[in-house]
Amino acid sequence: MKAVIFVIDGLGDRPNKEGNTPLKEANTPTMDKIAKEGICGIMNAIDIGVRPGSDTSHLAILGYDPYEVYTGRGPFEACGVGIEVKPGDVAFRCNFATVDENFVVLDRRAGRIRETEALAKELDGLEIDGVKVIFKQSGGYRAALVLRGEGLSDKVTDADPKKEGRKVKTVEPLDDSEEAKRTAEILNKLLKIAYEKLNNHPINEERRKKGLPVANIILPRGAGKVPYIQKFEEKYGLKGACIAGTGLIKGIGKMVGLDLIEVEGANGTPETNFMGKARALVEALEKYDFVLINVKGADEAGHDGDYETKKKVIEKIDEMLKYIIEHIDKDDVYLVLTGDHSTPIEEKDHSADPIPIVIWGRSVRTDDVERFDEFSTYKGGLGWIKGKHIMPILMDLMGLAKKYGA
Ligand SMILES: O=C(O)[C@@H](CO)OP(=O)(O)O
Ligand SMILES: [Mg+2]
Repeated sequence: MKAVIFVIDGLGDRPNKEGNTPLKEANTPTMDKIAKEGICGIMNAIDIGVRPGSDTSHLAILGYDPYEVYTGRGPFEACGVGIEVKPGDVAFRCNFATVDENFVVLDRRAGRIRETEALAKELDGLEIDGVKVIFKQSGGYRAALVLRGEGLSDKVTDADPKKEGRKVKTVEPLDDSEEAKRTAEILNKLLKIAYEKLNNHPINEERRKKGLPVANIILPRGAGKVPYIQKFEEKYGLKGACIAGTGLIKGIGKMVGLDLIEVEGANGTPETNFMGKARALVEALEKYDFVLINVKGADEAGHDGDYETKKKVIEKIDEMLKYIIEHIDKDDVYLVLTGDHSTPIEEKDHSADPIPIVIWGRSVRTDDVERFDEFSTYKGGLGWIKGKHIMPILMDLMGLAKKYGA
């Protein structure tokens, strides 16, 4: 028996004035078929009322307790773009962003700039107070930063103010250790250097001419040291793979020991290579017992408050699922279809609203649910579960769960 966890990033939403959500309104015949044939419920990845990041939620869905293993977003983002984070390193997630001359953030994502390779190269390899700067773009406006050198600490605050109209935050130490002070100092120097190097870069001059937001600063957040995480195969005895377009999810997959399957054109945006990822999943099941697949576009649309795009992405994902269930053996594969968190259009950020979940496969206790949306699946047989329940339920269905007791 094999298993797939299919995560529609940012899936859940809140009803608009007409009582609709992109998922409820989207034309999703296959998701509804899966709901009808499967066992449904609603799920909070971490816990009821907890607003998760994509990082902590995916760790929880894979059965890891984020409160134990999570050391910050940075190391996962760095790992996802191929930076080997070593003991002593401090890693950060960064956004390329747009600031004015007073360092007030005008656009946290620099207009969702797509190409940032050349800008990243301006920062990669710098040295500040004897500390090496490793900097790689992580898909569009996202990037990973690793500081490598003596006497560093991850106990520093974010520079990212998380909202437009606010100034870039001065990085502060979170404790009174020399290491934290030194790391904060280096980051504040790096922010100034980044602005000097990026503000008048030819790419940004071009963007100014086209009236596009420039990418003239980096916003580090999620400082962390390399975490210790038990490998997935050791934890479950399953050989696993990960299919994702965004650096963060690739990093989560790699950090827990899943094999990354790269798909041409899989870029974490609403224009990703949907069907390429679907085909890669079906192929991967020939070789792997377990596949985690993440499709990111609905989350991006949620963050942009773009209802129609979120609905379109969901419909594209439904086409993926049509192909997938036509090409996998229901008696051999369990499919979990869910999300990692809600990203409501009205919020333009993650929320704690639970998300629909359905488990499809042999001998599941099919319930009366016939629609896959936020208003239907809670009536299903799974009830209200947490991310940590998914793997134990799958292991039991697959006949791999250890008995507790004699
Ligand atoms: O990476 C992303 O897509 C988002 C959400 O995790 O980050 P940000 O809000 O900084 O764009
Ligand atoms: Mg997410």
